[in-house]
Amino acid sequence: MEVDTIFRSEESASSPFAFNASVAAVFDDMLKRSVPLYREALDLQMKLADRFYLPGTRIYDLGCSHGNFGVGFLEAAGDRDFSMVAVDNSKPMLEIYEKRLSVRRGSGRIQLCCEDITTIPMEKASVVVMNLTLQFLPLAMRDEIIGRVFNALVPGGILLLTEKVVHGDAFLADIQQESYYGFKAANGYSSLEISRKREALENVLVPETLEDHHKRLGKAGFSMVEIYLKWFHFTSFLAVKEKK
Ligand SMILES: C[S@@+](CC[C@H](N)C(=O)[O-])C[C@H]1O[C@@H](n2cnc3c(N)ncnc32)[C@H](O)[C@@H]1O
Ligand SMILES: O=C(O)C(=O)C[C@]1(C(=O)O)C=C[C@@H](O)C=C1
Repeated sequence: MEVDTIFRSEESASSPFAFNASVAAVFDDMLKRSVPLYREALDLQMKLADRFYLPGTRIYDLGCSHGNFGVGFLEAAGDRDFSMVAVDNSKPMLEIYEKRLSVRRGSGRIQLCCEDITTIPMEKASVVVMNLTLQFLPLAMRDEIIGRVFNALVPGGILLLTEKVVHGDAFLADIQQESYYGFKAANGYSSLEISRKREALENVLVPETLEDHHKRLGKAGFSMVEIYLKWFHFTSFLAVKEKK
């Protein structure tokens, strides 16, 4: 696994964070060291996706990066039939994803799509995964996409949404941030690397509160919402489209 040294260089802070080739190359190390419970969240997403998937429908992985969810799901599925559409607008990420699929049996069950998730058509979905993706969309586009996800889901279908959230109370937001930066420091990032990344993510990753997410999910039509994992900022929601 290539080590993430991106924010060791001075020039890294001067441009906004992007999912370019340098980030794609170190992505696994970056996520392991920057996202608490990343593995645990993925494992639960795979189990829930398997539990709710309905034959004849699709799984959409929106903002799939280089395929940790899809590759894991494929390996766990064995010979079982399923259909997944994995979407990302980062070419370098999808190139790695394609390579990972090319050495695996039955990978035709996953279709890669280099598109913007705000414009792709979606239909007949029983599972939609958005793992740390919605937070990168402009705020003004978030209601619309969650509404489209709801409409694309069959009754009984689910959205698995993981986001970096921020507490609405300034004191508790500080505690969240302190704990998070402690996590990064314990994983070997220097305070300079941490502050450069914070700058690069400004206005790129815009976190919202738990209340904002609950409100949006409710407005879209999801009446059943559970938080199945949480580590300060990092929050995983299961939203179910009720059967009529
Ligand atoms: C933090 S990563 C997601 C991690 C991934 N879901 C996982 O579980 O490993 C965010 C991804 O969203 C993608 N992304 C951001 N905005 C997008 C958009 N508008 N359309 C498509 N992909 C987008 C980025 O290219 C990036 O790969
Ligand atoms: O907020 C931060 O500092 C992060 O590093 C978070 C985060 C994310 O939540 O997606 C940002 C970018 C990278 O994809 C990995 C982690």
